[in-house]
Amino acid sequence: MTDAVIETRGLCRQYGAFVATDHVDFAMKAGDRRALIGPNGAGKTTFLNLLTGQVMPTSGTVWLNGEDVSQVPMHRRVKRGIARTFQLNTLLRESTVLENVQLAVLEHRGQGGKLFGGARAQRDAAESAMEILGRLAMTEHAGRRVSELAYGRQRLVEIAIALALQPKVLLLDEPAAGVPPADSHLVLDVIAALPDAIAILIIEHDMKLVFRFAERINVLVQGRMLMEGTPADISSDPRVREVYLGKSHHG
Ligand SMILES: Nc1ncnc2c1ncn2[C@@H]1O[C@H](COP(=O)(O)OP(=O)(O)OP(=O)(O)O)[C@@H](O)[C@H]1O
Repeated sequence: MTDAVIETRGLCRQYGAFVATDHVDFAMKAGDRRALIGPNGAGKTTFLNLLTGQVMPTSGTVWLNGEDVSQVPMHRRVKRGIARTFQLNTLLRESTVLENVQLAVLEHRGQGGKLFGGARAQRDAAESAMEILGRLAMTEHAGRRVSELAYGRQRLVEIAIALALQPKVLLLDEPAAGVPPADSHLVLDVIAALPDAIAILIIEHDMKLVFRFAERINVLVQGRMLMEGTPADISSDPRVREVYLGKSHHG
């Protein structure tokens, strides 16, 4: 047994002859603040999809809280504590921030269909939603329509919806994409300050944000995990400089 909340062993994914994920060993513990970096096409999104179950492995295993979930479909992995946000917008833009998060809480509790009944369930869900919004410094925006918010705050609503699933592992694919540079570090700071019990993995191209957020960084190149280390290890490693920072970085 390890104390990893999520772990992969020898994880592989091929598309025909093309190897998108190549024998990846990876582990995160509760409270980790981790970034996954690598050049375009390195296989970062594929790796995230393998963790969530959107993509199934060709070989190798995925472990969630010590259980082999390699063949478990995505919706059941969510129930076991893994959540992610998407780069596409899944928000109800003309509803309020609170309504969006409340709905996610209700759905997670299996009460999503009871929109006009269950006043108590509604109230409880609203309380939970407000608590989540508080963690994201969004309390004062709860009553605003999503469409009225600055883009950075809309990204935080997506994260609030993921938090409604009460994850132990939170996966974020470019959480600050599209956010004006002046605000992007604020988005990452709010994410970093989420409760310690949650392990957080981000894919991020902007190295300034990566170095600000992550305690450890994994570098993926051509489907393989080239190295894992602290920001200092990564920035001083000649292989990383050559394959990633030097040539293909597009952040
Ligand atoms: N369904 C698929 N069928 C065939 N090839 C695929 C499929 N999904 C991904 N790939 C290939 O796997 C490789 C890795 O893609 P992936 O999107 O995971 O990389 P990435 O590191 O996230 O890239 P980026 O930084 O550009 O988003 C790419 O060459 C891609 O074309």
